[in-house]
Amino acid sequence: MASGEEDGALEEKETNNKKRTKSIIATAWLMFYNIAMTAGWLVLAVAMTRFYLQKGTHKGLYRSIARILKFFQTFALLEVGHCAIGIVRTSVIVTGVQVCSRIFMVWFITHSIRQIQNQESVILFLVVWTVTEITRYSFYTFNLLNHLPYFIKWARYNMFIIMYPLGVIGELMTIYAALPYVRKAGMYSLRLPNKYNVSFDYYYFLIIAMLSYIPLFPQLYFHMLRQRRKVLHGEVILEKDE
Ligand SMILES: CCCCCCCCCCCCC[C@@H](O)CC(=O)SCCNC(=O)CCNC(=O)[C@H](O)C(C)(C)COP(=O)(O)OP(=O)(O)OC[C@H]1O[C@@H](n2cnc3c(N)ncnc32)[C@H](O)[C@@H]1OP(=O)(O)O
Repeated sequence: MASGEEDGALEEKETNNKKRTKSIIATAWLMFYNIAMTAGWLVLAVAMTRFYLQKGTHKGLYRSIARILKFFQTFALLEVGHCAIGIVRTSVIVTGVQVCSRIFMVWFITHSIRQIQNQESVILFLVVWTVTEITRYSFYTFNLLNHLPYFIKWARYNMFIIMYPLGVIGELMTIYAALPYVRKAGMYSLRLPNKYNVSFDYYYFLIIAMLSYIPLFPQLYFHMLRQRRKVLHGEVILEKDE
């Protein structure tokens, strides 16, 4: 009996050690990830400001920062993985929708349709994303260090109230501006007859994507409002998928 108890205690100790090692590795990775992302978005902010100050116009700005933007926004796909493996306490669905819609904007709209790259709406969402991400990743970094300045916490959970709708306006206006070019070029579309016997019209897909903001965006926005109440006002909130 005594040996059984000893075995049990030993097993528990081993499990705890494994958990601790796992959590040290996870924290170290998240530190690296958040610092890299803060730096990446800061580089973008500096590049955009320099471009505008030097050229005095937003025309050509997207092209000048496109590579950095594509790299760091695509890197953010890892965030879905972080939630899936449980190293951050966030919903995979909420994060997945947020990250995938951004990837879609970057690769399948702005990168693919050159004619819209100089639209003011592109600059709008770029500026909004940049300010938001610098705040968000520095929030996570300082939070992990247990030295979170209040103004970063305040900015993380207040700025989105304005920034989120502004970002959505920029994104929707950009997709809308892309529609005529997509229709004219028939891009990413598959017409019948073809050997797969399938038809796909990217133009209509984009209209559906725009409409899907109506049910999806409020969910992201209310999620952030709940996070805000929890973090700034200490309210205990039970998420549906928790
Ligand atoms: C393929 C076709 C596509 C069709 C289109 C579909 C359209 C759908 C609509 C989508 C609209 C999106 C519009 C958007 O792109 C516009 C903008 O973004 S504009 C800019 C304003 N945006 C924001 O403010 C973004 C707000 N959103 C977010 O912050 C996150 O993305 C979100 C996942 C929504 C919420 O974040 P989260 O749930 O993680 O909340 P918290 O930040 O409070 O974190 C919760 C806990 O997790 C810890 N955590 C999370 N990540 C990390 C990390 N990287 N490192 C360390 N820790 C992390 C965090 O600390 C919290 O932990 P704890 O509770 O213990 O404190």
